[in-house]
Amino acid sequence: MPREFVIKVPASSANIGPGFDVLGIGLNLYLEISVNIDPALAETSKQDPTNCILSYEGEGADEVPLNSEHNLITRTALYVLRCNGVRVFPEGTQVHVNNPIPLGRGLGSSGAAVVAGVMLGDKIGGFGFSKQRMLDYCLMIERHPDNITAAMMGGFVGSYLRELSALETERKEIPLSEVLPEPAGGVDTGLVPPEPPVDIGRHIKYDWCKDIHCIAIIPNFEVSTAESRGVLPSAFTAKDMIFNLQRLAVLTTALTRSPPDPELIYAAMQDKVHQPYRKTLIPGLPEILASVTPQTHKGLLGICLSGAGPTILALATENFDAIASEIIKRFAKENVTCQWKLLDPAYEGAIVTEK
Ligand SMILES: Nc1ncnc2c1ncn2[C@@H]1O[C@H](COP(=O)(O)OP(=O)(O)O)[C@@H](O)[C@H]1O
Ligand SMILES: N[C@@H](CCOP(=O)(O)O)C(=O)O
Repeated sequence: MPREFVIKVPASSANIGPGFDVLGIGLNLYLEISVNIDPALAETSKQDPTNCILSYEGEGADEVPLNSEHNLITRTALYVLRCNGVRVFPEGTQVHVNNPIPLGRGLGSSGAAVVAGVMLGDKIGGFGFSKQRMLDYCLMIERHPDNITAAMMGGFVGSYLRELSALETERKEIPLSEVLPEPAGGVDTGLVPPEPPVDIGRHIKYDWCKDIHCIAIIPNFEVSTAESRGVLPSAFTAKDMIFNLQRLAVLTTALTRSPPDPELIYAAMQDKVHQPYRKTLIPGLPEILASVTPQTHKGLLGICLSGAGPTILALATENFDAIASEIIKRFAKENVTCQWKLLDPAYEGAIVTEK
């Protein structure tokens, strides 16, 4: 009997100013993977080393590998399957990816791919994991919980990683790196990787004031998250940490209040932990972040780097076109062209639908 299902995973914006590696918002731009398992396709699927025929459209179509041992989505699914004693996809597996999330722009494309891969592995293996358990698998691959949690759970979330015991830390068959390095989970060594520790990531979903919309201004160049983490210092001053913690405490509630308070939110979205260091990778970043304020642009609530950049996230209640145009104009001075999108939180997070 053929089986068909669709997995939808939202993009995300992580950090939201002072919440480096803590805050994230799932956004209503969805990575969609359509899965068809049809025994009639068994012979064709044998052309792939793990029986998975991959096709792809959308962002990244010219660079994403279609070999299931190399593609981030299917490699992640194989990791989940192999942890649970299943070596390959069922014969006749077809996966079509439709991805509108630009790669390497700070909108959580890799987080969405990892979440989709874990859900694919769970569904194919019929393990019936809860979202909380699936987060554990995701967090063995991408170690900052902000994007992953927002993509999996949806909405506006705060999260932390539980400190692992020495024994648990040893269970890192999949290297605890930014994005699964190749070949990682893909190449079949015949070994069964250990299952991840339980409850690695904990989160809380905040309310969100529905008057607040998310403007994403997306430059036409990529910054890999790994590179963007590489420019950060390994230690921070107490002054800078306190600066961020004070704002973080205010921001999470300020974004739930209706009507939102522009002065409070604008100041609470300032950051001294990651943005100042990332300006080396994003031309004109300090000027761009200072280019719109609640005084210059009615409706503007706050502005920050989205994830590891280079996308800029502006939160606003109105005047979206003017706010985006101003930021695009500033990028143009640096010879950078941009597209922009008006997005809203994806309140539900990742979902699987049977067809
Ligand atoms: N839909 C996808 N399918 C396969 N690989 C993907 C997909 N989306 C992202 N990736 C992988 O993740 C990388 C981008 O990850 P990253 O540098 O963390 O940027 P982002 O901020 O977009 O998450 C891509 O270069 C690609 O290797
Ligand atoms: N907290 C991380 C978030 C990375 O987000 P991405 O969307 O750029 O993958 C960081 O800032 O490094």
